[in-house]
Amino acid sequence: MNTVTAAPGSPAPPSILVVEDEAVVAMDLRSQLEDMCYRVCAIADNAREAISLAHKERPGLVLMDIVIKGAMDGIEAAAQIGRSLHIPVIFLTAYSDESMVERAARTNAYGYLTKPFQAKELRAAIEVALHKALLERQLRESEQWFAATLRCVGDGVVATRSDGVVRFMNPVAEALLSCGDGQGLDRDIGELMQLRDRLTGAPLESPVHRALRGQTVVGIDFGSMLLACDGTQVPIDDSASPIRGDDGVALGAVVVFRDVRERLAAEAKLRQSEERFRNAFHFAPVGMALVGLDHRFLQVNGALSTILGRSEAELLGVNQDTLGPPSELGPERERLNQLLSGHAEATQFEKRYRNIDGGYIWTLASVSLLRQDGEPLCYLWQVHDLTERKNAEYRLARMAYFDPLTGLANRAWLSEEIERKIVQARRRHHCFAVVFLDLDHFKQINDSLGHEAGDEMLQAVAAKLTGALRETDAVARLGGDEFVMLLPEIRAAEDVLAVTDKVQQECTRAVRIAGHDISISVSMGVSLFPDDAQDARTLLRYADSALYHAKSDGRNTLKFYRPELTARAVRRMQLGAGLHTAVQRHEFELFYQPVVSLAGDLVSSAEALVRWHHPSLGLLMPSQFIALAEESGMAVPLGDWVLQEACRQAAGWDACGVAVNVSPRQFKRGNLLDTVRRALAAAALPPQCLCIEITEDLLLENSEENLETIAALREMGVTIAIDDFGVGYSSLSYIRRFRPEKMKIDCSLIRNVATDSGDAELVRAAISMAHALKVSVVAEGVETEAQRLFLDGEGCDMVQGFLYAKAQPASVFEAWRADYGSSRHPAR
Ligand SMILES: Nc1nc2c(ncn2[C@@H]2O[C@H](COP(=O)(O)OP(=O)(O)OP(=O)(O)O)[C@@H](O)[C@H]2O)c(=O)[nH]1
Repeated sequence: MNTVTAAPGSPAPPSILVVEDEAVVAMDLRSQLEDMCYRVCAIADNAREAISLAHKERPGLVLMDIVIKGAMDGIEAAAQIGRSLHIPVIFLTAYSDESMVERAARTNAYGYLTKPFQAKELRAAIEVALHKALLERQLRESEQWFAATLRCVGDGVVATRSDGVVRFMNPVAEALLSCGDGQGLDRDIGELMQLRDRLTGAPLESPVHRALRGQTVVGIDFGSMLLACDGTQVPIDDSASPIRGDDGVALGAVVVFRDVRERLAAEAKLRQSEERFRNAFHFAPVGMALVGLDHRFLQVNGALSTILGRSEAELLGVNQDTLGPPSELGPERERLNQLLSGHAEATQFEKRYRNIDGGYIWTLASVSLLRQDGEPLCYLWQVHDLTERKNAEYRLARMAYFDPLTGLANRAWLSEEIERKIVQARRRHHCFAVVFLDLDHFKQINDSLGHEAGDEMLQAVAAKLTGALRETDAVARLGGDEFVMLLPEIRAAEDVLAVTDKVQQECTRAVRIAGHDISISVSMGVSLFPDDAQDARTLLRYADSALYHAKSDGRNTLKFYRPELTARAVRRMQLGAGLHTAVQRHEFELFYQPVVSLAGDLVSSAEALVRWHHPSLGLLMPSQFIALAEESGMAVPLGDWVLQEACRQAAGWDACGVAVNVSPRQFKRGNLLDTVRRALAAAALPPQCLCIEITEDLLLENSEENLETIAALREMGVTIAIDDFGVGYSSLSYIRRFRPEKMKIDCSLIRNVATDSGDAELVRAAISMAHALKVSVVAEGVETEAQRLFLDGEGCDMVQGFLYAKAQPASVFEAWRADYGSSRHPAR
């Protein structure tokens, strides 16, 4: 039992008001109380004073004599003090008749001591009273907490007794039931809180009654409607639960309910908004999709299916990254990442999808991110079809930049394209050519066959030009019969001719127009970037001016802006034109340069070198026409002729072999083995007498076919020499790999061999390595005795050069050889 007496260090001892009209008794009581460590705060001898002192002193306890001075007795005074101040009162009286005890009990007295009493009886009564008062105070406080809480909660709370009669309602319940000021108290809950089914209006039994009957928690049926006292109807939701006493017997029930109007409205709003979204999504004229964070379609609408030309089933689950060009995904990802990182609310960009036919669907995509609880959920895509607009734009651009008659680009495009080409060429340090082309006497076609025939001719020429050009070239029609071609990556003026020759040939091929086979020649003027001019206007002007010269020079020709280039071109054209018939006309001749074996000082073989006796240009060296022969497809027939001629002439040389240079092109295009076989057979030359000289380039190609051909030649007995060692890669690894019979050291290495220790070292090393591989060495370009001595000293096998003889016609060579053989002296 808790003690309320003063303890060391505890707060002040309980104070007691003593009400006693006999002063001696009062004094005695005070001294007894103080002995017990209580504090007597005051003594009163009548009821009025007692009530007043109780209000003033707020004692912890009142010891009240019943019969005291004045009109009011102690019982009445105690009733007032207890009612208003909740101070416990113990009656001390000499009277104990029943009516008085009964009256005192009704005041909720905390004790009743009959005088005389023992000090310990007094003390026990005081302690019990103080403790009971403490418990009651705690209970009152807890009730206040409870009541305050119930007043504050947002739900309606009604408590009933076990018979369903209402004994408590909080303010929310009063408001919901429209029944304030305690009007609902003491009424049956079923009558006070009438419930109806929200849809049918049928009355529902009070959940309190159900909870009391079933002694269990009962939820209010979803959809209950509360009929308030003023007739208003409120949808409510919640539950009732029984309250049981310590003995398990139901004391009553509590029903907690809340107005769900707002919630129902919010739910309805959400439903409507979902419905609206569904309708907006499915029936929107714009393509819409919910796309997962992994870019797969989660939901698509009909419009999107139509735009993409794929059914909903074909799209669902598909990663939309797979539907567009991968090169465009980077920028798209960046934009989506901005949404994910929260840097943007929505983003818009153009996106291309590939359609079923492989073409493109252009769209404008607006994408936003949907989140759930702040976390990214999926993307909402809105897709507008831009294909029509893009096509229209493209058509407009075509109209702006294209010539409707021929479908070629027009002048506007050309000027911009030249500017673009200038930028590119500058960056890459390249040259390009502007070729102005004009049809010759085009007016005659118009005049004789009509304008429409002229148009057809222009279209035919446009097609021919397009066909003759490479993909990187460009062509435009400026108007009338004028065209311009742009030829990028031109290394030399001659490169232009490769294209213009083709164009000229194409244009002169007849086309059938208006029932006639018509051919037309063209004149062309060429300017070059950057040598002639460095801006589009000047380049065009110069090309035009060159064209003017071509026209005034009789048409069907080409002029460069710079006359010296034209001269070069003319010469090349002359050569080109003659090359095709030169073999038939016997204009080629083989010259032979002897190869002398140092060991025996014998002429072991001769290298065949081709010369061209050009009818107007005189004797031409290979460097002047071999490249042209390669370009014009003459390399193979010329090479074949050289082989046959060399074999034919060497057949009479008696043990002296002949070396023939064979170009990579002959390996690739010609049937080299057959040609060699036929040439040997026709000349009855032993294969051992023929040496085929190849360059490193051929080996660098590393082609199986080349290797097979080389192997077959060796099998036939033909000797293989690697030419020009010391030029290009000069990789000994090739020598090691292909093991030719001979290796020819280029004259550029031999030139300073007697004077430059570096070159001498190189040649020495090359010779010793070749010998280690059992490859014999021929030194080319030997001009001095010192070179010969050095080479001889290093064990070089053979030498070739002016020290012995230049390349000379077969008959001269034969005479020289006979002379050399007999004299055994080198020519000077
Ligand atoms: N059919 C047709 N003719 C055109 C068109 N535009 C221009 N022409 C004609 O093309 C001709 C161009 O003539 P020119 O280039 O000056 O003269 P040419 O007869 O070709 O003589 P040369 O160029 O000096 O060899 C003119 O008769 C124009 O009327 C067109 O779009 N269609």
